[in-house]
Amino acid sequence: MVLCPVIGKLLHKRVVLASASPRRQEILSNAGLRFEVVPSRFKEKLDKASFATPYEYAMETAKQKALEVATRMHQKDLRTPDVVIGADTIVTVGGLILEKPVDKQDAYRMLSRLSGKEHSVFTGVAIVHCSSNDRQLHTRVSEFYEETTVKFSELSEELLWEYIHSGEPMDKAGGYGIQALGGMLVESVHGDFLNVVGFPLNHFCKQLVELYYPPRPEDLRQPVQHDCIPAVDTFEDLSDVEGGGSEPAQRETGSRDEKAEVGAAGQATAEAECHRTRATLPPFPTRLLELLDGFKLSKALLTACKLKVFDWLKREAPQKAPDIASKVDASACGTEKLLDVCAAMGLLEKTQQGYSNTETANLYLASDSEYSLHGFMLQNDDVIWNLFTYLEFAIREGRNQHHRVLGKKVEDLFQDAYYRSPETQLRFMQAMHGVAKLTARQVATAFDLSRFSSACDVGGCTGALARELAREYPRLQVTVFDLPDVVELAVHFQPAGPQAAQIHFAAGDFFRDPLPSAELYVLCRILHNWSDDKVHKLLSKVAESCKPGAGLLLVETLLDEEKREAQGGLIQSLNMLVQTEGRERSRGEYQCLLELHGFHQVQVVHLEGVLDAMLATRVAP
Ligand SMILES: Cc1cn([C@H]2C[C@H](O)[C@@H](COP(=O)(O)OP(=O)(O)OP(=O)(O)O)O2)c(=O)[nH]c1=O
Repeated sequence: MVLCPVIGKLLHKRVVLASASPRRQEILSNAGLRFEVVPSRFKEKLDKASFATPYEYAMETAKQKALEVATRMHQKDLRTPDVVIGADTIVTVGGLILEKPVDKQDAYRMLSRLSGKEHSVFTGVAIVHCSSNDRQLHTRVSEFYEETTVKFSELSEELLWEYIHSGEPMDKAGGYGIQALGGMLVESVHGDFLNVVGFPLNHFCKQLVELYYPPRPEDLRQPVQHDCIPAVDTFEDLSDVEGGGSEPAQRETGSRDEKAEVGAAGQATAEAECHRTRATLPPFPTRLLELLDGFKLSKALLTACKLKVFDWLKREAPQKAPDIASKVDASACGTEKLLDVCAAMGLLEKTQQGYSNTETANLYLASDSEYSLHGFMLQNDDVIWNLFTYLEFAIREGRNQHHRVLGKKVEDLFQDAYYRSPETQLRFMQAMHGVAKLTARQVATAFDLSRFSSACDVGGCTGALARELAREYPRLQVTVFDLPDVVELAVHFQPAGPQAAQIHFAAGDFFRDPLPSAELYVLCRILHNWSDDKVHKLLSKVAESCKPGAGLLLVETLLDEEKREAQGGLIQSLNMLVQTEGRERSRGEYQCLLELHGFHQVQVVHLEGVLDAMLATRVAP
């Protein structure tokens, strides 16, 4: 869109900014707008769950803020403003909407959630044109939103608290101000910076262009884009419009003659109709439909991995659908549809010459890549997918569903299900290896472990984490303790390298056999597999093996105490129900478990993705 001078169109109008935000006032006055400030009294308490998307929530809040001011001003002084501007800024991360923190703890929760991650900042804006007829207030609302993505660096506890104590987070969405001290936390910004600060000036000007510059006749044939704008103009002075005058342009798709015929009565009916539609039509459930489609997208991804589409395209690209179809032994029409969906999901690039892998596909989906998640994808396709088809039974019975998938009793989760044959065991180990490699570096560097000279990674599987620990701490000797069958196959996963001499494998069952002695015990994604009874059993074995001063490094996905925020963790907990005997737990629950077994001084670091690392020290009994 071509930007035209628009701020001048508002100069002769009574413009009101319905906001107490000093940032919004500054942005708009810097842009040359003249306005009065009347902060809105609308309480930001709309039910978030009733909105399909976060931006609809922000737009509705912005609209309500502006309408409250328009109504109040109309009632109070009977001099109705011409235009009222309302705005609302929110931060969203992992499906959660963050507004202004209520206290320091709340700010801490928000900022630690944003640490090391990308989030979105949405500002919803409502421009309410007001007119008064027979002492009745008439409003016409034009609304839009803008999204900016912001990536935070990993923040240390110390920096978090220093920033919180500065007081800056308290009146800002998400608990930070990018324009001031909070700028230190930000690694990158994608989109309009001013949008983050509270007002998307560029989009606002574009919106004014749409409102104040009449569309050309060919544009009039386009469908109306904003359902909030009435089909018939309610502004008194229409004569200016065609000359690009100071009144907003009409938005109807009909011709001028048709409009003239509508007349005043017709206008009133159309307006009433529009208000009725707005009041009765619920928001379109976009998010809901996206959720519904989620399983189809997952299955498309898993199928493309299973067919090794990304391997073929890593070897040679671009390739056309029929060529790939013949290589993966599939139909040309089916393959083309699958490839198109992969391209739409951002996993492939599609050009005239054919399809190519994106960087993500090369890095993670090709089976021979260093950080390949191909094994994990196969495990999801072959095992977890089937288990989830019995989700209803899992919920009803409160237990995993291996017995239904396998058609036999499963007493020992690993021996009877995951390791029931060399093939299923290898696939499970490949899956775990891929996931462990992805997170091992973060786990190994989450704390300073240099005081320990020996470590035992309990249930350490292929030794992926052991290798990162050995790389980070060259004087550390690491024992990987796992079932004999696992230790036997683990040799297939050992790359040559200087760390090999620091890593040893020991075979045993951590519920039955004595644990190798060590100064540091590691339990990485182990406890979430087990019931509370078995967790107590394992922790008491670890505690017995520890001398005072020994460490326990626990890595799990921590849920928030109320179990309503960490969406990734909650879905993981459901996953644990369907697959294992365990569940995800909150920080408080783990802290109790650790303290009960003599581990204190618990420190927690949130890692990128869904994992958290906890380090605790064994105290004398
Ligand atoms: C993310 C972010 C938000 N903010 C501010 C912009 C908004 O003022 C505030 C979000 O809260 P809002 O509820 O959108 O606005 P407000 O309460 O400050 O003002 P009013 O309700 O009267 O319109 O957060 C920053 O200043 N910098 C930032 O980096």
